[in-house]
Amino acid sequence: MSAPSMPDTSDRLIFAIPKKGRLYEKSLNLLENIGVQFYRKPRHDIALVSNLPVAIVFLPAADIAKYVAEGNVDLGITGIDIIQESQCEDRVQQLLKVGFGKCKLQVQAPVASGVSSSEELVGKRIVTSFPHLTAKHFNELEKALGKEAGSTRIQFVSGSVEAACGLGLADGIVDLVESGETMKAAGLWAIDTIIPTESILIGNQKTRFPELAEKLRARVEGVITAKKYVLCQYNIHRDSLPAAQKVAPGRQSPTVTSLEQSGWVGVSVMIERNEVADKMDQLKSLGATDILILQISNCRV
Ligand SMILES: Nc1ncnc2c1ncn2[C@@H]1O[C@H](COP(=O)(O)OP(=O)(O)OP(=O)(O)O)[C@@H](O)[C@H]1O
Ligand SMILES: O=P(O)(O)OC[C@H]1O[C@H](OP(=O)(O)OP(=O)(O)O)[C@H](O)[C@@H]1O
Repeated sequence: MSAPSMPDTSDRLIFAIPKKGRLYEKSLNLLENIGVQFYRKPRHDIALVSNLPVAIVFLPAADIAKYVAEGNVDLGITGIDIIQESQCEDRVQQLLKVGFGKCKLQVQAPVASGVSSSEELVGKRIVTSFPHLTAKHFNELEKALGKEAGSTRIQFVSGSVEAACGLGLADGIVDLVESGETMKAAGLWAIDTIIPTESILIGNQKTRFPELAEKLRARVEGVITAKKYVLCQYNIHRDSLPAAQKVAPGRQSPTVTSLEQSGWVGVSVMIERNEVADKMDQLKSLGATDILILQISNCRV
């Protein structure tokens, strides 16, 4: 019996997404929304896309920036925190924020310790999954405080960082915080922010498939824009159009069509979803009528 062979990916753009964790489901959802179709066999970390010359690889989120930087992978979804921790900022193209994975990398200390600033942890023990960013943060503080503050001991752990203080391993930790629930449950509080982070589509500049990479980037951009905007349609007297255009200028400019009723125009314009109620109030007060909000399911901008 012959051994199972790896799928042939030689003529395919390689697109990496996190194989588990917080970003996994959201990345899968994004791929579905950009029309990338594939079947992943159980326990396989590579899946061939059936409708595009693309292979999806499932990798640990923490490794994706390195793979893209080295050129083994053409496109990937990962966190800004990981790009910086892997020191890949200059070796990957940061193409587009994808709208999820928002959190902060924070210095945390036990509430009971009373420690309330990073400076108080200089010279002490810190546990983290982000040793590079943590060392950079504390090195800067050590320089500012001088030699007598001592050197901070930074120890790497790959997960459950929040347990380190309770177990007596650390005086403080550096970890990601979103809702703050994990930190609170471990009796910790945030005393400093190292960086805010979110998920991002990254690419290798020397990809063999620049056109396909751009096509996928544009599709992702379309999905993100569709989520961010709605289409607003309304009727207004032509005299009030300049004021209405100031309220809702659109991404480029509104589409204006003449109505049968003399002096009136119909306007169609994209507005940000989170501004809808406010913009509708303002348009109404300018005399607009029949104001409709329509969802955009996808777009190219
Ligand atoms: N609570 C969170 N809220 C939002 N984004 C997060 C959160 N935790 C992690 N992330 C983002 O997801 C990335 C991967 O983190 P996640 O905890 O899912 O890793 P993982 O692959 O499951 O690894 P681990 O084995 O450490 O759990 C992080 O680098 C960060 O960009
Ligand atoms: O502020 P919160 O909303 O509680 O989120 C923060 C937690 O999320 C991340 O871990 P995750 O739960 O992904 O798993 P991990 O501990 O295995 O990395 C992070 O490492 C924190 O533990």
